[in-house]
Amino acid sequence: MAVYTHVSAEALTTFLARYDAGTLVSAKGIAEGVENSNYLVDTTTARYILTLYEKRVAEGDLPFFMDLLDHLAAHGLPVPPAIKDRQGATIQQLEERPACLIRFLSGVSLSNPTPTQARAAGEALAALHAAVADFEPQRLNSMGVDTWRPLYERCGESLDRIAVGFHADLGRALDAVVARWPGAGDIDRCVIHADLFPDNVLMLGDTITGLIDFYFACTDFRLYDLAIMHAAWSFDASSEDHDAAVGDALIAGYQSRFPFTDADRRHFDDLAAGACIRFTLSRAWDWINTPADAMVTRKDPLAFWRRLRVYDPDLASLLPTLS
Ligand SMILES: Nc1ncnc2c1ncn2[C@@H]1O[C@H](COP(=O)(O)OP(=O)(O)OP(=O)(O)O)[C@@H](O)[C@H]1O
Ligand SMILES: N[C@@H](CCO)C(=O)O
Repeated sequence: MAVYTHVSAEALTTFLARYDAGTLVSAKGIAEGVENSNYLVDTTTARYILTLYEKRVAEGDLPFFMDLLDHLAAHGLPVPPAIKDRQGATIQQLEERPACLIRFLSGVSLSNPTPTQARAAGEALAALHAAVADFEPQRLNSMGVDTWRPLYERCGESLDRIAVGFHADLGRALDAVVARWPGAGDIDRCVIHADLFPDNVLMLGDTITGLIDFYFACTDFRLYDLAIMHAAWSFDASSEDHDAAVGDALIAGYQSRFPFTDADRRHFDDLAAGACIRFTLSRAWDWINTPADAMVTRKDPLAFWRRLRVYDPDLASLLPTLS
């Protein structure tokens, strides 16, 4: 359960008094998520999400994220802007953490999306990329390709606590994937979501009602966003089997607005392999370092590691922990 920081009823009552948002009725920690502390807050007038930003979100980046959400909402995307207090501020301090009160969006996130739902999600990603064409702020990818080797080094030999031989194999895979990474001018760049997993897309039936969790949004390859989604969406949540129909539908939805160029086609699998490395590494780091008293369910680093087999079959035959 992702509640790293506990919020007292007294502190929350004082916090809410800054807003025209009613008075506190209830607040419950939200089980999903691993990055930030999230509460579902009901007041006498409405329901909100309260987010307290934890380790991976730098306070200095919050204005970028909030401006992006406002921009996307103004372009008709179903994203939840932060609520402004009576002074017009969205970013506050609560329990010594940066915190925002965020509009609650209805909908549920799916564990096993259908091809129809994946197609809608691909279209939504394309709408997001179209909407940022006139968004000027930029943000460096704090989990970008240049950060993977240092993160791997920081995990070190502890990686072998996750699987025997994992340290050596992940190091070799990292070298192979980084060597094939596209150069700066090879494919388009723009502001991307960078973490649009099924749990960050809210749906009612086949309709998308919310795109949430923009706290990794950054400037990077446009197609990397789709590759991240492909690696996150097109594998069965329990069996981990690759579901090509879901992956194809996702790509088809995206291509309805951004057809692949030849360069896109050439680089797609390499970008998806990079996504596997990025999420294997961040999950491995969390696995090794999550404090024992945190109310958080750690995510399996090996799930994304195994997905690498689909995007780079040659590596699968070389690395014992992948075969
Ligand atoms: N605006 C919103 N409206 C409705 N529910 C929301 C909203 N924001 C967050 N949630 C709920 O809270 C959960 C956790 O939020 P979020 O994904 O932002 O957390 P996180 O810790 O940053 O997660 P992640 O591990 O995906 O990075 C979501 O899965 C969703 O159920
Ligand atoms: N969506 C990520 C968490 C954010 O880095 C994961 O499932 O590992």
